[in-house]
Amino acid sequence: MRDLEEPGLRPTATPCGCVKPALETGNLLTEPIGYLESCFLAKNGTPRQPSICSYSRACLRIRKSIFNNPEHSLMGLEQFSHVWILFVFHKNGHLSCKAKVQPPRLNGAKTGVFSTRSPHRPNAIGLTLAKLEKVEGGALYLSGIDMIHGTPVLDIKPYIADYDSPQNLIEPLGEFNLHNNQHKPKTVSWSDGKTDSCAQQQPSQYDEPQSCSRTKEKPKCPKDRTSGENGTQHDTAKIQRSSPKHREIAADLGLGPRSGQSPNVAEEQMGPYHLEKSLSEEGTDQRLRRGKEAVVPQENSAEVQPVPLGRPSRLADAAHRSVVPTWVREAPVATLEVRFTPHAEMDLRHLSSEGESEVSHASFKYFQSAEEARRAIEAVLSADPRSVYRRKLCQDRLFYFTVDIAHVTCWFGDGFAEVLRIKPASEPVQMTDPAESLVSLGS
Ligand SMILES: C[S@@+](CC[C@H](N)C(=O)[O-])C[C@H]1O[C@@H](n2cnc3c(N)ncnc32)[C@H](O)[C@@H]1O
Repeated sequence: MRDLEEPGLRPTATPCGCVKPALETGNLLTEPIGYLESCFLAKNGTPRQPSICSYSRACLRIRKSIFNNPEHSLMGLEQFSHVWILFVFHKNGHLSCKAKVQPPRLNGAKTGVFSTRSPHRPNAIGLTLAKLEKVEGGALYLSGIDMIHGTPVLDIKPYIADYDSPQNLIEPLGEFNLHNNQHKPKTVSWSDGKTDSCAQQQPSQYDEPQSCSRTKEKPKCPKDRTSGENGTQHDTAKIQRSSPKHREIAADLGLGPRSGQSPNVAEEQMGPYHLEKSLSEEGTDQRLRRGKEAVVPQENSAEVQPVPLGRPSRLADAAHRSVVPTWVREAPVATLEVRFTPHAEMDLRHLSSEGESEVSHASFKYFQSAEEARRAIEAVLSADPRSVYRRKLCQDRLFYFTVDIAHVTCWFGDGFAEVLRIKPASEPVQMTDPAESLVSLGS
């Protein structure tokens, strides 16, 4: 294999003396395709990962300077339930970053920046899997986001479970035509499409040059799946996926997970490398067996668990699981109980047009009801949005954040967060579409 040039070390001129195009050296000059209108005004209180609050909403309008007819660029996207959003952490405050960061989950210990989701990275690029609520003209409406208002968005890509989720990669032999090397997918890869609800928060603690947490996603299959050749197996497996209802049906058909089939911790920690190694050591192509599996998420589990339909294979099971270190899996702090003082309850009612008060304020822009606003506030706070520093050294300080039109004041006690006041927020910053909007990535 040829050595790749290291642009930082070598001149970027070609042998003929021309300067190499920026693209070839990886010095990409990006232009945001749009600026996010988000229910979160500032970093404080913004969820550390999209899975923390499914009510967090945003809108992204594709700029006309990118495409004359922005709606053309979104054609077909409405067929997907989730999208990847690539964006710039434009409010990092500085461009510097450290090779090792302190994710709050490590409680002050350090780890390499690339093993975290820290916003402070060499190229300040964020990646969020958001639920696509709807596409309207040249605009996308999203939920389950962790980005602040005004975030420059660089790209949108459809989320495709078959490509993007290791636990969904099922490659039964026979789906590959070995002679002409064609891949004929009749995949059994799915998962429940729901973005994690507020009740499924993951405490994570990201703030200034530190932090990270894990994504607990429940991917959804594209709506327009074509069925595979092996209809019966496909259908049977389909029944087995995702929801408790599905599992009930599967159980009725005698297809549910058998007792004792849940992998132990050691197995869950086993990565693809181990599998490949085991395969070659055993000289057995366990991938033959993958096609006989269905994928069944377990109750209260972030991971989708493969359940053998035919010949069970523990090795094959392990192959489909993504692996994360223990420090990511284990929450550093317990989920907090969230309380509202009677005063805060009254404030919330006043904020909503549903309020019983005669003096009704402007209604929410992103939330559909006061109840949704309440759930969003609960989700944000129960995940403990404070930095480790704040949690450890400034425990008794008031915490403020703004979500939609609500400016929330709260405090934290032992195992709980209490909302004290909810005031109308000052108007979210107006969206600007600066002519000079190029974001330079790379050096
Ligand atoms: C830990 S990052 C994770 C983002 C993304 N899911 C990822 O993994 O790349 C999420 C945090 O980044 C911060 N944040 C969100 N939008 C930002 C922006 N535009 N500029 C700087 N920080 C931002 C917020 O504090 C939020 O809690």
